[in-house]
Amino acid sequence: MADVAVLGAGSWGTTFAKALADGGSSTVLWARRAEAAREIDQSRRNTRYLPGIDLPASLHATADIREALAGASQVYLAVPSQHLRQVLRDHGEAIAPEAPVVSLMKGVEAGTRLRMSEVIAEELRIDAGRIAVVSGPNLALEIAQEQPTAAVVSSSSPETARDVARRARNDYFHSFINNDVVGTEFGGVLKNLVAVAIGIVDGVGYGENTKASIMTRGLSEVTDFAVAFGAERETMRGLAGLGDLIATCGSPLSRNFTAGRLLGMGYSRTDVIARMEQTAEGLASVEPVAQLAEQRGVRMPILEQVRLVLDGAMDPRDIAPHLTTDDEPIEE
Ligand SMILES: NC(=O)C1=CN([C@@H]2O[C@H](COP(=O)(O)OP(=O)(O)OC[C@H]3O[C@@H](n4cnc5c(N)ncnc54)[C@H](O)[C@@H]3O)[C@@H](O)[C@H]2O)C=CC1
Ligand SMILES: O=C(CO)COP(=O)(O)O
Repeated sequence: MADVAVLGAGSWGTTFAKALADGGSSTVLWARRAEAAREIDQSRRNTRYLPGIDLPASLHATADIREALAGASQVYLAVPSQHLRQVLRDHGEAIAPEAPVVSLMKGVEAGTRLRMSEVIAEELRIDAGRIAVVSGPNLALEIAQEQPTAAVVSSSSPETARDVARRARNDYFHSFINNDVVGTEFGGVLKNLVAVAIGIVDGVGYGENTKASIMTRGLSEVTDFAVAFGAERETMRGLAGLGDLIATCGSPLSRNFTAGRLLGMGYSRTDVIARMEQTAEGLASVEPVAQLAEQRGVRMPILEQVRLVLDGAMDPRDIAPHLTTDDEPIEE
């Protein structure tokens, strides 16, 4: 029986499981595919998602989710956001009654427009104080290579945030804490959308001025959105907001940036999805976030343009840090 369980053996689940194991926790990782579990367990590698990375001996992997969950005192979730609900519906009752449940994911559920912590609360019917989210500038491969990185653990319960942050740290990974779950979670979701926009302009061939303009206006847009839903403005200047925006928008390791780049090069949404081998959460979050913004009356010109490019209704060359229909100057 392991101390902690991680569900999802893609790039982030595997990396986070390694970080937990390197921090001293005996860790079990659930992989959906039996071959993946076997490779991790026996060869200490996950070649599909983390080529060249050696995994620690204290990390055990299994394709049996019930075995993974048995007795785990903390459960970390790292499956694609659109599939979380089904995983919890099928196996949630195997989670130990007091165990904190931690979302590592950065998406919004398409039909319901719910954040992952809300999906967890709804499916498991547990108190919000047992739920935490982790976010920050956390490109998986860099962390798997043990490059120094920080993240923030957020929970409405300070005790839960602390318990999780104590486990989720080691020599190369440091967890801060906060209690702004809405801001921390939306920071991770929304920077993906800005990263798609930055990828688009990169694919078109525009340079640093365009990217910096879109990143800066993007942060303002992300902040307005998150604050409209109850987030603290300060959170958006922290690791889960600005920090993650910088990392994701500036790195070819980002799948959202990569998806945007393909759109900028002229590929259609269908072609991009077909070419992506890993999860680019931003693509599925555009629509629900746009609907949430409309509901609250938040103006999101960059998101709106990403949506138009994805729908094939806008030439990627025309994407700009404002709406092209703005004729009067507006306040920065
Ligand atoms: N990779 C990264 O650098 C980071 C990713 N994240 C977030 O972590 C979450 C997971 O992403 P990654 O691990 O990067 O994705 P990935 O594409 O690398 O791996 C996804 C994993 O989920 C599994 N999976 C696919 N469909 C499933 C289903 N129906 N049920 C259960 N499992 C299924 C796949 O087999 C795979 O193991 C996303 O929300 C992402 O935004 C957060 C921080 C960093
Ligand atoms: O969330 C991430 C970095 O913090 C990973 O970004 P991508 O999902 O775009 O690869």
